[in-house]
Amino acid sequence: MSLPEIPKSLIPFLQEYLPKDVPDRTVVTLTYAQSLDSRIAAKKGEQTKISHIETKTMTHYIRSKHDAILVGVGTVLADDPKLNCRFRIPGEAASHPRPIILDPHGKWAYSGSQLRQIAATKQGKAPFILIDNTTAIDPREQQALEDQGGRFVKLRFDNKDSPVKNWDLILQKLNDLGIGSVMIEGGATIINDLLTAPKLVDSLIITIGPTFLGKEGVEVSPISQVSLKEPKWWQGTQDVVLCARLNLFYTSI
Ligand SMILES: NC(=O)C1=CN([C@@H]2O[C@H](COP(=O)(O)OP(=O)(O)OC[C@H]3O[C@@H](n4cnc5c(N)ncnc54)[C@H](O)[C@@H]3O)[C@@H](O)[C@H]2O)C=CC1
Ligand SMILES: Nc1nc(O)c(N)c(N[C@@H]2O[C@H](COP(=O)(O)O)[C@@H](O)[C@H]2O)n1
Repeated sequence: MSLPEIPKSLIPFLQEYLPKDVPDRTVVTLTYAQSLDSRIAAKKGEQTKISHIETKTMTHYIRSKHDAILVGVGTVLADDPKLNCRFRIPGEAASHPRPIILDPHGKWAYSGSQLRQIAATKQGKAPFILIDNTTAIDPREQQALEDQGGRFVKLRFDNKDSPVKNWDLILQKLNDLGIGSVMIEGGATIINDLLTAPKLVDSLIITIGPTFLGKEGVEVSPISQVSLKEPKWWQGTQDVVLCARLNLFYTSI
């Protein structure tokens, strides 16, 4: 499916929140779509459409501006996503980000996935799977991945009780792999952790759809208070988009 043109006003709106070249580190954009009651899916394991076609196109435009796109294993198991870029500037080649899957314990199988079909048909790149160095890798999975230009990347996730500390390791590894910018799409576990890590997140871009997904939904609600700075709002036909940066300290009234 090809997407329609992006609303013209979104391009200048997003500009200052998109990654710039920063030497020696990977720039991070945290971006996702949520309901009015801060849910990103209607139920655990259930992929839920929140974005209007305009903001879906925006997400693919943002994908085109990053070297990589990262999601957790909970998201690939729930959504079987494509993680490619279906946004096209007429006359230009597609700019697909490298999918990065955070799967320390090897719970996900690449071989039966949509991502594999996407890579096989050259509609996107094969993923890099970040896996703990103590987790056994199935040689057939490794072969399937490497045949298409993907790979397993071993990491020593030694901060098992501190997900935020693991992010230092993850981002250092991405930088070592030559990835200058990463768009992190979720899921909830990752978003909730990163919202409390202002030093790691360069920009936050949230699409908010006019829907309540209810108490059974997958909630975004960080463990502690988080305040935002430089907030800017865009209003579309159906959704609003919030761009902001995370404040280093919570500021109460
Ligand atoms: N509406 C939206 O924009 C989006 C919605 N989603 C939804 O989110 C849901 C999935 O969320 P979750 O279940 O929370 O899964 P998740 O995708 O956040 O993955 C969580 C898993 O990732 C790994 N992980 C996360 N942080 C880690 C760290 N710092 N170090 C090592 N490993 C780490 C762990 O294995 C953890 O169990 C799905 O229902 C999906 O549809 C996902 C992305 C975007
Ligand atoms: N921006 C946005 N809006 C929604 O309504 C969504 N449900 C999501 N979900 C994220 O997009 C991934 C699916 O990507 P593909 O279309 O398969 O490439 C999904 O895994 C979530 O990360 N995002």
